[in-house]
Amino acid sequence: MTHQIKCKSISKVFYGDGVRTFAVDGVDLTFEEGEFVSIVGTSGSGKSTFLSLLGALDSPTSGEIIYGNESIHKRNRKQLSDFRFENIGFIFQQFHLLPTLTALENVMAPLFARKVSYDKRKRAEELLTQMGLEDKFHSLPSQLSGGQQQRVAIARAMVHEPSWLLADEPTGNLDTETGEIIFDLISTLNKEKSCGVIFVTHDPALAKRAERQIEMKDGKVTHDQRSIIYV
Ligand SMILES: Nc1ncnc2c1ncn2[C@@H]1O[C@H](COP(=O)(O)OP(=O)(O)OP(=O)(O)O)[C@@H](O)[C@H]1O
Repeated sequence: MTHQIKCKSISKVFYGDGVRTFAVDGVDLTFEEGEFVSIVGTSGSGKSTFLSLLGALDSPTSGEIIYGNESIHKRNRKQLSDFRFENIGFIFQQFHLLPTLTALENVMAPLFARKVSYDKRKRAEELLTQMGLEDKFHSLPSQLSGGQQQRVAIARAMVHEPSWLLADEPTGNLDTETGEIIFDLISTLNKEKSCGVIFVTHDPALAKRAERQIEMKDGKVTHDQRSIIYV
């Protein structure tokens, strides 16, 4: 199957305190396999909600998301979990590493109870090495800097070789220089592993470095632009 993601008129409505919020409001977009896309927008414009719909962490109130040729929201919980395992890697602003596990164990964690054809430990070691953490296999998250923790989180997101890496403010907790390093690592994964990337950022300079830039406002897409120069 192709790894295209097609959003057909998707909306996500939240109800609370008698108020209806259209967090995502009728978005029609197609992401082509292997694309590198940034999403910007003011706080509350729906970026995180949109990303969680794309990653099948949540389902739209209306509309549908089609991966390849298949609408994913017809799947049951187990099938959705398998779908995410096969296709999606997530990175968040707050790393979300398990504090009692070492870097290596954190990277191997998504493979727990999964049958795979490769050596899990070897795969995790290779990825941590690629992230420049070959001397940190046995460190706990508390013994690592923010940038190092995010690199562990990237290795964990990539361990099952997803076709899409979805990143919600991956550099938001890091200083500019460390943020650049993380961005470069993600960019390298996009090119070398042909893994599509969709990342949410508040940083306009980073957003501009993506191949395609999307801007959201009030749950709608207000700009969708492709760069001529891609660095
Ligand atoms: N679980 C929820 N219940 C109710 N409202 C929600 C929920 N999640 C998000 N919202 C609302 O939906 C809108 C979009 O939120 P979202 O977190 O997607 O925005 P965002 O662009 O990612 O914001 P930020 O840049 O601040 O992270 C906001 O008005 C928010 O208050």
